[in-house]
Amino acid sequence: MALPDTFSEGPVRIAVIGGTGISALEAEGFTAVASLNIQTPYGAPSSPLTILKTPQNTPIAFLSRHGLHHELTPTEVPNRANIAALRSIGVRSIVAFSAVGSLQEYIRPRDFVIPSQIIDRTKGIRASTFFEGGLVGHVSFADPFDTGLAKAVFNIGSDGVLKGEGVKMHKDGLLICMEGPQFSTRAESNMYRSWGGTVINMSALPEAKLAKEAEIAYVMVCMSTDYDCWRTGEAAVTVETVMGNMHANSANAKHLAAAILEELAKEKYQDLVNAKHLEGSSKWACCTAPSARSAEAVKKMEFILPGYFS
Ligand SMILES: CSC[C@H]1O[C@H](OP(=O)(O)O)[C@H](O)[C@@H]1O
Ligand SMILES: Nc1ncnc2[nH]cnc12
Repeated sequence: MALPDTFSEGPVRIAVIGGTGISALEAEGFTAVASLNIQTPYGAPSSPLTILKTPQNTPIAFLSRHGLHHELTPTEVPNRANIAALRSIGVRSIVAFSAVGSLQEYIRPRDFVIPSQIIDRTKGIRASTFFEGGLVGHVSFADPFDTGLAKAVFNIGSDGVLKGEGVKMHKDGLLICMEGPQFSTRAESNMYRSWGGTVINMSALPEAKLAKEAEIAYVMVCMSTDYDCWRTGEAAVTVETVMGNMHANSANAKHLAAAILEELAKEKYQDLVNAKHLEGSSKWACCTAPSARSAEAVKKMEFILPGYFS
């Protein structure tokens, strides 16, 4: 039976974005209660927003980054529509999942990494800001991942949630986000290692930048699937390797998502989950004089941050 396309039991504060190998959130005790087809001033998101109730009865939103059947390349993901749609239903925190290559020996395939920093190696061909067309703004991106949320997620993941021989949770990763869709050359992979890179993907940006502009606390859970192509004498990464390890990772991903959502439902996390610390940051990032702001640009922004620029 089709799910209702409306949800009226109050705002949904937390969203999970699933990446490669995670096109649905089928954790035990989760019930899908609605499927929202939201249109935004930036177009339609990658997938309908599925609203689920957790076993604690907290509503959460789930979005499949590459579409329901992985039909969108990392370059084609409609990041602005995704973040705008989530913000429009009340989302203030995002836990994003990603399949990543490991750039360090100690991060083994199937390990999990919470990054704290990122280097942008995308090619400037993805729409990466909401501030445009007569409304200029510059938000801080010094800490691209939410520090409080990252700490909470790392602690939850280190508490025996991840199963499997030697599977580890790492923190403070340096994530390289490349354009793709082709994987890196060996020279590039070694260069990223020389920069101190720990993991690599193609999807964290501009997702994280747009979340920051939308005043949403954003954390990425990176699931290592391969050693990219830097190991001498070893075969380079293939989609088959990524998918094989993602398949093995998916049970851990679901357990971790469930544990994170259970913990974040607690009263002590409510300021964090509601991103109180980010409130107003985008309002004060705007440089354009009120009298000079483009009416069209302001109208688009009303969808995300109502009342901020008018
Ligand atoms: C299928 S390998 C490359 C692909 O996997 C990662 O996707 P996601 O971050 O959405 O899990 C990587 O970023 C690339 O998009
Ligand atoms: N080696 C790799 N490079 C870029 N993105 C990836 N996603 C998974 N493995 C990857």
